[in-house]
Order: sequence, then structure tokens, then C-alpha cells
Amino acid sequence: MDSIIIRGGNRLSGKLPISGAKNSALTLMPCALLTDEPLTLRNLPRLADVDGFGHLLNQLGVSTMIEGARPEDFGRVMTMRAGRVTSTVAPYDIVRKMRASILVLGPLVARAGEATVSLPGGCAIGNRPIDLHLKALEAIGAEIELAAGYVKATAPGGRLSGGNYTFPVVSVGATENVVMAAVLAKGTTRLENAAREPEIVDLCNCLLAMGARIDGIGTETLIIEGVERLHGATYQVMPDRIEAGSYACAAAITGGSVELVGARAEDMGATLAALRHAGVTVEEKRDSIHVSADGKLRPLTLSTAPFPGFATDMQAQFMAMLAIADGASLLTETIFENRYMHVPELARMGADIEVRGRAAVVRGVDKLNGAPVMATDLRASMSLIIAGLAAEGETQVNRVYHLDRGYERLEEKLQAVGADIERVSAG
Ligand SMILES: CC(=O)N[C@H]1[C@@H](OP(=O)(O)OP(=O)(O)OC[C@H]2O[C@@H](n3ccc(=O)[nH]c3=O)[C@H](O)[C@@H]2O)O[C@H](CO)[C@@H](O)[C@@H]1O
Ligand SMILES: C=C(OP(=O)(O)O)C(=O)O
Repeated sequence: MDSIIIRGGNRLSGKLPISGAKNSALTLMPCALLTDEPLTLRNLPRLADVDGFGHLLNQLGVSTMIEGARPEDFGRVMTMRAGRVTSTVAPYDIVRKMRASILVLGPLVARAGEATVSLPGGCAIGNRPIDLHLKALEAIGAEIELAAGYVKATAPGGRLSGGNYTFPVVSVGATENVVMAAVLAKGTTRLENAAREPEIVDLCNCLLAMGARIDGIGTETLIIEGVERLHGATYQVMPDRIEAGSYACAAAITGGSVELVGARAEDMGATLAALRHAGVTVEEKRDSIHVSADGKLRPLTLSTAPFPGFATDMQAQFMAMLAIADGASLLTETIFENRYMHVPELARMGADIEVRGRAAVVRGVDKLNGAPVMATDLRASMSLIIAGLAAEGETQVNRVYHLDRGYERLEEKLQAVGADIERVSAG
């Protein structure tokens, strides 16, 4: 199994390209199920999860074709075509590896009149229920059956009706699923307290390009007028705000100066505000964001929240950065009950962190020490990379497949800005 070795202490400096967003790609790809015409996605990141999603689509009868990808390029162009949906079942073997598989439920039931998806269950960061996906789909006319680890959704008469639904809590995944289902419904759908993450805006814009009718994009009220059919389109995946934020933390912890090329500041308000409060200089440019830091970082009080709040997907990376800040920080995780799997590993590197329920107190230490570590989820793994970049000595991050799910060619990007980092294969 591969691991990543980092010899810490190098100050990061230079330009670092930001890839297409994983969390956008994984909700844009299932849109291919909504039309028999080709959907082409540009700037699709080269990630294990994108490959996995392509594989799932293939099983459902969608052809996937990658165009002109040169090994040296970041991202690629993929054309997907669901001329005919040949299966309406997303099996356990695929779903268990990739929770985003649940996002085929809405588009499949909308297009094929039925969908059967294995229940994704919990994962390392918590329970991750899907009850709101199902309630929202019911509200727009789907009949839901749960049996033997599967959920089956059926559209009576072959087409969903549309309807109204108010989310009791903001859910990114449930909003995505029901929006993709509602675009082909007979009537109008009104969603209240919908998620307004930039990835949801990206999804809605792609659906508009395919001929959907959606109002209120970027607000908590989405009104979707169903159309008879959608057509093909070409759409550019948005830049990854979490990847950009992660590399900003990496630059800051090393006292570096890095230009995040392609990063979009308007998607990153809470992250950039937090960096500035910590004493990082952030310059928003036309097509990039420049971050630089010198001297001690200041401690922060942060609480995760749906967009435009501070993203749960940035919590672990900030925790690593704040491990060497000048004082005590307080982080509160409100989205997932168990997203502190990185804490014991950071502690092995010398961090002083105390978890009390959903809160974590991070008392800044003078320095971190390299150590062999491993994490059980994607952002936790990234927090260990960030800590390793600043640590004294060598850090070995194991279970790198988590990183391969969400960071395109991580070592290469970090090497290019001066990190001493390499991937080693344990054979
Ligand atoms: C609001 C939020 O920050 N969502 C994050 C969540 O999206 P993801 O789509 O995975 O999760 P949701 O947004 O649906 O979850 C938000 C909250 O709603 C609860 N819930 C969700 C669905 C459901 O059917 N029932 C239910 O109770 C969850 O337990 C959670 O507390 O994880 C992704 C991966 O880390 C992040 O990119 C998203 O930013
Ligand atoms: C947890 C994440 O993603 P996933 O839900 O795909 O595991 C993430 O992007 O931080």
C-alpha cells in the first residue's frame, strides 16, 4: 500500500494550480442520466472518486469517453451519454466505496421511472443518514420502499409530479438529489431551506445549460418548473474551494507565499476570513488567490455551518494549522458528530488538542514532530499532510487512497512549490 513521506520545514512558495471540484463533479456526473444526449464536463479532476462514479454510470448504461487527456494536464474532459438507461440498480459493491453514489437516485427515478440504490450507511465521519433525500423525493411524487439494505424509488405512471418541501436542516446531498429529480417532473417544485453551497449553484447552472427551468439559484428557496426533456450540454466544473483552502492552510503553516491559480474567492468567503483572522495575508486576484504568512499564526474560534458558513470540509485542515498558533483555538463541528478522527494522529505529532463532545480546544505548541500517521477519511488525511509540512523530521502518512479520492496529484503540486514530499510504494 502506498504512503506519503514528508520531510517538514520547507517554506512553500510559488504557483499552485487548483483542480475542478470533487464535490461538484460528483453531482454533475449523474446529470448525464437525465438526457439521451451527450453531457460533456470540462475540468473534471482526475480523482479515484470520479473514476468510481464513471464506473457506476457505466453499470447503468451510460457510456463515458475521455477526450485528449495528456498525462501532464490537470483535469480532463469527459463526455457521458445515457442513450438508454439499461439498469436502474446501484449495487452495494459500488455504493459502499463511494457515498456520492446515492446521487443517482433522483436522476434515475426521474428519467427511468424507478431507481434502486444500496443504502450507503455511515462512514468514518459519522452516521450520514439519507432520510431527507427520501422525504424530499416523496414530496415530489416518488414512492419509496426500503428493503434488505436497498432503497427503491418509483415514479407512479413513470413521471414524478413535482411538489413542495421544506428541509428541516440544510442538506447538500438531499438538495442535489431532489433538484436533479424535479427538473423532469410534470409540475413545479418549491424547495425551502435548500442548501446554497457553490456546488449546488454549479449543479443548477449545468441543469440550466441542459434546458432545465430553475429560479432562486444560490438562495435557500429553489423553484423548479419541470420540463418534458433535457438536452445535452458542455459544462465546466467549478474550481475546488476545499482543495484551494487546504493548500492555503499548507502555505500558512509553513510561513509561505503561494498563488492558488484558478481559485475563486467568492466561493471561499468564510475560509478566507478565517485565514485573515489568523494573520494570513490574502489577496484576491482576478483568476487566483495569493496567500502569504510570516511569524506566528493567531488562534481562532470557528464553528462549522452550511454555506456561507465555515465549511465542515475545512475543519481538519484548520485544526492542523492552528496546532502551532500562538494560543488556544476553539473549533466546533456542527455538521458531523464524529469528524475528529485526525485528533489522535495530530496528537502523535505533538499537537495539544482536547475534544469535548462537538468542540475541540487546540492549544498551540511551539513545534510539531514528524511521525508515522494515518487517517480514516479524506480531509483528516489532508490535515496530516499539512501538519507534516511544518513538522520537524519525517512524517509518513499511510492510507493515501483517501487523499487520492479528493486531491489531484497532491505530491506533484506540493513539490512544485518547494515541499519535500514523495509517494512511496510499500510493494
Ligand atoms: C451542510 C453541509 O455542510 N454539508 C456537507 C456534507 O454534505 P452531505 O451531503 O454529505 O451531508 P448533508 O449536507 O446532507 O448533511 C448535513 C446534515 O444533515 C444531516 N442529514 C443529512 C441528510 C439526511 O437525509 N438526513 C440528515 O439528517 C446530516 O447528518 C448532517 O448533520 O458533507 C459533505 C462532505 O463532507 C460536505 O461537502 C457538505 O458541505
Ligand atoms: C467527506 C467528503 O466527501 P465524501 O462525502 O465524498 O466522503 C469531503 O469532501 O470532505
